[in-house]
Amino acid sequence: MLRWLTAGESHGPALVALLEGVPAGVRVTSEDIGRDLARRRLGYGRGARMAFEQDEIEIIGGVRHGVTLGSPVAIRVGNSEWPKWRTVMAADPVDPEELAAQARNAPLTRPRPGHADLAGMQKYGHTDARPILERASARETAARVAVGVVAKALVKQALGIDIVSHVIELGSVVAKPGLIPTPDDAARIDADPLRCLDPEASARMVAEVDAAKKDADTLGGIVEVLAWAVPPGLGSHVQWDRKLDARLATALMSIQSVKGVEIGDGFTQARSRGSVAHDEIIPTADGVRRITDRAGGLEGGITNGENLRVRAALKPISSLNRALQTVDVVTGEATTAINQRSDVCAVPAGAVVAEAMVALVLAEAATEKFGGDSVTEISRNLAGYLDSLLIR
Ligand SMILES: Cc1cc2nc3c(=O)[nH]c(=O)nc-3n(C[C@H](O)[C@H](O)[C@H](O)COP(=O)(O)O)c2cc1C
Ligand SMILES: C=C(O[C@@H]1CC(C(=O)O)=C[C@@H](OP(=O)(O)O)[C@H]1O)C(=O)O
Repeated sequence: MLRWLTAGESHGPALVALLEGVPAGVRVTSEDIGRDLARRRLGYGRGARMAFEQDEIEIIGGVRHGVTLGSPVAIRVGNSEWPKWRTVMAADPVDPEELAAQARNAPLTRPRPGHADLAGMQKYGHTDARPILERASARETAARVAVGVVAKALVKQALGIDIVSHVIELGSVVAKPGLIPTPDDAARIDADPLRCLDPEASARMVAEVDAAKKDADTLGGIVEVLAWAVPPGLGSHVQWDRKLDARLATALMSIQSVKGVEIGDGFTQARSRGSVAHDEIIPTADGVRRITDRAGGLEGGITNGENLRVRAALKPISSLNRALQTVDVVTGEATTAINQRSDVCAVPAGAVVAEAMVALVLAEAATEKFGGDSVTEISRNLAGYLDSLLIR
C-alpha cells in the first residue's frame, strides 16, 4: 500500500513529506525533485514570495545513490526565508519581549473570506489567524510536488506512464477546445507564462492577469491533467473507495482553492444525449479502441486503456488588495480583511500540483494491481497481465 503525509508550516523551517510503500528500484534524485519544485514556482501572476524564497531539498530516507530502497522515502523541503521567522514560528518557547518586538507577530484578527482563517479560528479556538493560515497555505503543495516526483518516476519507470498538465481556462479566457497535450508538448507548456498550449489564449490570459492586478483583484481558472499509456484495469467498480475516478476527485479536490473536479468531459456529457456522450468501441489492428475520449479513460471507476484526462477548477485567490468585508474577531466590528502580499493567480502552479496528485493516485493504484516490492516485479507483472488479457 502506498501512503503519504506532509507536515510543516508556511513560514516554518521546512516542510516534510513521508511516502511509504515505494517499491525498490525507482531512479530519483534531489535534482529531479528540484526541477518540479521550480516548475511549481513559475506562472504569470504569482506573488513576490515566489521570487525571493528558495526550496532547499534534502532526501533524508528511502533512496541510496539515486535509487529507492523499498523503505519509506522522506523528503525535507527547507525554506530559505526561515531566519526571518525564527522567533515568530519557533517550536520552543521564546523570550516574550523578543516576540513582542516582532512586527510580523501582530495578531491577524481580520479573517479573509474564502481562506481558512475564520472557520479555522472557530474550530481550533484562536483569535489570531496565524496558527491557521500557516498550515492552510498552499506552501504545503511544495511537499506534495516533492513526493509526486517519486510517484511520477515510479509510474514512468515501471509502467511507461507519462503525465502532462496544462491550463485550459484562466478568468474569462478559454483556450481553444480539444487541445490534448502529448508528453512531447511538456517543455513547450512549461515555457509558456500561463502553461497554456494555445499561444493566442495565453496572450489574453497575460492581459487578464495584468488587468486583475491593476484592479487589486485575483483570478482562478481550470487545469487539465493527462496521463499517457495508462493500462486498463487500475481502480475497481466493486466499492466506492476503490473507484479510481472517486480517488482522483478526492486527491484533486484536496488541493488548496480547488472547488470543482471533472473526469473527462463530465459536465458536457451531462448536458448531452447518450448517443453523443459516450466513447464508442471499435476493433483495430492494435486492439479495441475508442473513437472519442469523453470519459477521460475511466469507466466504472476503472481505467479503460485510453489516456486518463481529468480537470480541476481553482477559485480566485482569496487574499485581495481590494480587501473584502469581514469582522474583526476581537472587537466584533465590521472591517476589511487582511490584505497582505499575495498571488494574483496561481492556476499554472495548481496544474503542476495536480500532476503530482494524479501521479500519487496512479502510483497507489498501480502498486495495488501489480505488486509493490520492486520496479522489475511491477513491470514483469504488467507485461504478464497485458499478455493474458482476454480482450485487447
Ligand atoms: C499554488 C497555490 C498558491 C496559492 N496562493 C495563494 C495566495 O497567495 N494567497 C491566498 O490567499 N490564497 C492562495 N491560495 C489558495 C489558498 O491556499 C486557499 O484558498 C485556502 O487554503 C483555503 O482553502 P480552499 O480555497 O480550498 O477552501 C493558493 C493556492 C494554490 C494551489
Ligand atoms: C508560499 C507559497 O504560496 C503561498 C500560498 C499562500 C496561501 O495562502 O495559500 C499565500 C502566499 O504566501 P504569503 O501570504 O506568505 O505571501 C503564497 O506565497 C508557495 O506556493 O510556496
